[in-house]
Amino acid sequence: MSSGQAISPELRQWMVAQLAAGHSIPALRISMREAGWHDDVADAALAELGPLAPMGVAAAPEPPRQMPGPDLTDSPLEVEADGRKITILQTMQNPRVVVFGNLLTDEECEGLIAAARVRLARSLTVETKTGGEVLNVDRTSDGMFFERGENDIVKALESRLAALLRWPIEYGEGLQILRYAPGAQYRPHYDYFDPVEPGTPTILKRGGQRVATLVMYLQSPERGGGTTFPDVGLEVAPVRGTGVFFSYDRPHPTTKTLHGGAPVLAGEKWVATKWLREREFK
Ligand SMILES: O=C(O)CCC(=O)C(=O)O
Ligand SMILES: [Fe+2]
Repeated sequence: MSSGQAISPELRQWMVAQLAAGHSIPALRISMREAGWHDDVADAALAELGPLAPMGVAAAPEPPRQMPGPDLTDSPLEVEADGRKITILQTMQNPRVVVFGNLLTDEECEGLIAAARVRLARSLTVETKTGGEVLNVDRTSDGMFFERGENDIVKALESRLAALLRWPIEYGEGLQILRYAPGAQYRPHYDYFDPVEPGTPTILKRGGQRVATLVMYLQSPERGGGTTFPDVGLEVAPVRGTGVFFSYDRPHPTTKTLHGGAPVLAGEKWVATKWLREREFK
């Protein structure tokens, strides 16, 4: 029976994922309570979901969706974005990976590092269990975020990336900057928010899922620090001014987008990460 109260698509997706994973309805209610949903909202949502048989729902195919990415029709060696010629160094279909050269000027890399350096703190990551931010033991770099359009370099870069990846600026998160000292690394992880975690519906209210990542290298270390994709044995060298793009059309390991920042062995590695959401990230 419907309560008349609409469930958001994200909450529905999360609930369906929970049930498909074999969690019971009482367990779901407890998770929702812990994530801050009031019991009456939780009950209404559960009632609305009522007619769906978990197994049948899990088997339903996902509709195809439009994804960010460069236009590589006819295999160009370079793509122009905002008047800048960006080179295509490497591509992979599954996972979808594109390595770009000539993405940023040395001045842009240095300018971003200088502006970020004074604001660094031990990196926080979005905690899907609670929807808050926590220190992540898997990531030993330091980091900060620039607001979208915060300064001229960020503005120019965001405009270039929107043209290159054919995705609106407004669908992008603020630019994240990370500094890896010798020994620092980012263990393999997925960038999408795990649909099974109770904090995920809260996170998805703002812009929906992440669907793509662009990691841009602002400073090369002397050794180590590549971006690794363990499922396919790929390692991208962290060369200043270049970047690695990868996309994931569903929040699932079958996208093979497990990736990490290998330990820096010598020198310092700096990256800027741009995450793209399904919708406007306000
Ligand atoms: O530093 C890297 O190579 C990877 C960074 C990364 O995975 C991220 O920022 O989500
Ligand atoms: Fe990542």
